Amino acid sequence: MKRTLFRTRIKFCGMTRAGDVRLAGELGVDAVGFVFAAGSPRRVEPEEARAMRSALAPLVNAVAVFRDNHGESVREVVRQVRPSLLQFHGDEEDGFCRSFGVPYIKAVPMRGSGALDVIGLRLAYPAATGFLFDSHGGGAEPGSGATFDWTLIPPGFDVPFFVAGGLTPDNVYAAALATLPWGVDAASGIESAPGIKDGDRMRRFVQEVRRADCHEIPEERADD
Ligand SMILES: O=C(O)c1ccccc1N[C@@H]1O[C@H](COP(=O)(O)O)[C@@H](O)[C@H]1O
Repeated sequence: MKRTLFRTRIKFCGMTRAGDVRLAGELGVDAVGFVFAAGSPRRVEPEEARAMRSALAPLVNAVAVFRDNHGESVREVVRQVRPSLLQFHGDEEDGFCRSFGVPYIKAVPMRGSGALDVIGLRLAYPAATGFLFDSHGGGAEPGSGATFDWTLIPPGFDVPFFVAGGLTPDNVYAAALATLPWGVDAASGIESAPGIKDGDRMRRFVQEVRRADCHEIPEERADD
């Protein structure tokens, strides 16, 4: 993907307060995520997410995040929250992910699974509009703030992908330059406590991504 004048997309995930949603929009974030996965400290009810959605600035996307939720629970979220993108973090298959009539991205566990089978991934999820490489797997939970070895992402991956897992204002610059992703996603790294976003960390995170966007990429990597 050509990198000239590239703007790395930013998603802030695990919103629980309308004020955080509002600030994310003011900072120029592309999307906010609402987590509906059981067991997450950031889990919200569809009604809560619907209420927070009204704090979204124009052109900021709402992403609904699931992990092995029942179809009926996904349908209820789609009905109430009207997300523009679904994010599946569990063992969901393509047929399930695509059945809600909303574009989706599939989270890929990057821990404990060895080398990434790029072709297998594309074949398994032909309808995915993108992938999200995260540090869950091998016993690690999503949203726990752990990082993974960014060199496991193969150069030249030709579908939009997000990098997630333990991204903070202090490491997102390095992550963006190491992986040249379509977007970056953070939950715990921009919080003062689970589900409680920290305004200063959010602001610094965005600044660091924009600093990476200004970095000149060597020509041999720019066409990746
Ligand atoms: O954030 C959660 O609690 C969560 C729970 C279940 C599935 C996904 C979840 N969030 C996603 O986890 C990654 C990484 O989060 P972190 O930055 O390491 O805290 C991110 O993609 C969130 O969208």
